[in-house]
Amino acid sequence: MVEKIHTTLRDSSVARWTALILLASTMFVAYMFIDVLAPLSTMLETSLKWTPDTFGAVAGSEYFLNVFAFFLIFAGIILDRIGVRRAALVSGFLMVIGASIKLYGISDYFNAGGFGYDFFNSFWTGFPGSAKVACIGFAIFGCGVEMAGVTVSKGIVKWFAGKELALAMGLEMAIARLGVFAVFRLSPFLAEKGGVTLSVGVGTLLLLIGLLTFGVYFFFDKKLDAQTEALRAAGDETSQEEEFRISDLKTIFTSKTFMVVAGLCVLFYSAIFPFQKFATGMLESRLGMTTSEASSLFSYFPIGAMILTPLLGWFIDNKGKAASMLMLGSLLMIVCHLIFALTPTESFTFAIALTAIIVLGVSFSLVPASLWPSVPKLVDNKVLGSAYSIIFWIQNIGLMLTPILIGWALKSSNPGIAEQIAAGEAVKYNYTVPMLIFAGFGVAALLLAFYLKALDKKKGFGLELPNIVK
Ligand SMILES: C[C@H](N)C(=O)N[C@@H](CCCCN)C(=O)O
Repeated sequence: MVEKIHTTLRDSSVARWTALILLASTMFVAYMFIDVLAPLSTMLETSLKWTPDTFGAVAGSEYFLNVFAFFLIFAGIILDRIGVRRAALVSGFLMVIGASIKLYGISDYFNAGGFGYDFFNSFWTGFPGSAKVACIGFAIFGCGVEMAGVTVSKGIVKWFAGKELALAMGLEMAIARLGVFAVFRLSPFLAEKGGVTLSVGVGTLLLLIGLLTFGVYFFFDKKLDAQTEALRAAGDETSQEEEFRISDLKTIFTSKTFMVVAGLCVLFYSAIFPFQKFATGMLESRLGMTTSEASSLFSYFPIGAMILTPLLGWFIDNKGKAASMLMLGSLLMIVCHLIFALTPTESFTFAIALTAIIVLGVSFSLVPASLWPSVPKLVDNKVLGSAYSIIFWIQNIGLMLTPILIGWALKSSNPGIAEQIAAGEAVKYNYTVPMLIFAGFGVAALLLAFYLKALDKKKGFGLELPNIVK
């Protein structure tokens, strides 16, 4: 007699949390790579002649293909069609390929006249060849990392829906934040020992390990699907998963509440991730610190977020209040950016900077912990991959344009400074205008958060309700 299966790996907490750790470990190294150059803006300006606008353009290039080639939209459709495990492998490969190209662009070999050097320096000469190659690599890496983000989100919903969903998402983000903390510590240290190439080289190697981790996850996911299929065949699984159709995407684009969440997401994240790229330079300038000191100080930002995000996830699973948390998170972000922008130099002490960084970390826990687990409440599971990818796509537009805007604003509000730095003078940029722009994004996010709460009250999506089904 064939034994009938009544449970799946999903019902084993050890298997569930192991799947989460596997997915999150790859995101840990991916987030390290995203910010591997962030603490090195000053070093890149002297070694590779990357001015703030060049640095901002390289930072923004991560999102270029996602936005203009609509890669993220395709990534979501591919994910909904081929499933989590295969999409994870595709994204892992893309990350490794992109990172290797970026490494080549900043390498000593390329910059000493290696393959492609003459070509990449023969056009648009105001933008260094090294930065052009780095942009190409980072854009391909960006396709991989964003596809991985969407895939991991859908993977977590697959394992944790109706269980500890927000806690699991919070933990995944916490592990990713630990990657940011690690890179802000490690990257300047490695760069001092072996130059920028060593930092990016180590980051690329870690991504290869991340790809292997996705490989291990593949087998977990395969087993779960086989068990779920067997349950369906035996009639134990009531919710037959419907086939995904492209026309289903219309339901996402026409949902007002979904679009408000996407708007809030782009505004909030535009004031966080691009800020991360400029924060070390801002702290160096405002506190007269070295790159290494400023980078260490800023590393407390992801640490605060790392500790709080899973706790808030637990709270949302059990008590709810996601919409209110989005409002509070946006408000705290405005306060912090205004402190960076407007505190007079004599009052802007180490303690003030550290407090603002920690409070910004709290804001960076409140919004992600409540935003991402709310998405499954707004759309059907069969379009969930596409829904996440559409939010990411809209968010990526902001993440791509904001560093360019901030790099330009920094250069324009500090006429002559780039030239003085290039001439070896010890002058600093003034970051007031860029920080006011970040605060402005926060104000717009807060307004949308108020609107979202009102919409939820009217339409009853249950954003304020707990996730755990008792
Ligand atoms: C940058 C990326 N598109 C993003 O939004 N990352 C989020 C995490 C989203 C996935 C959560 N499972 C972040 O807060 O890092």
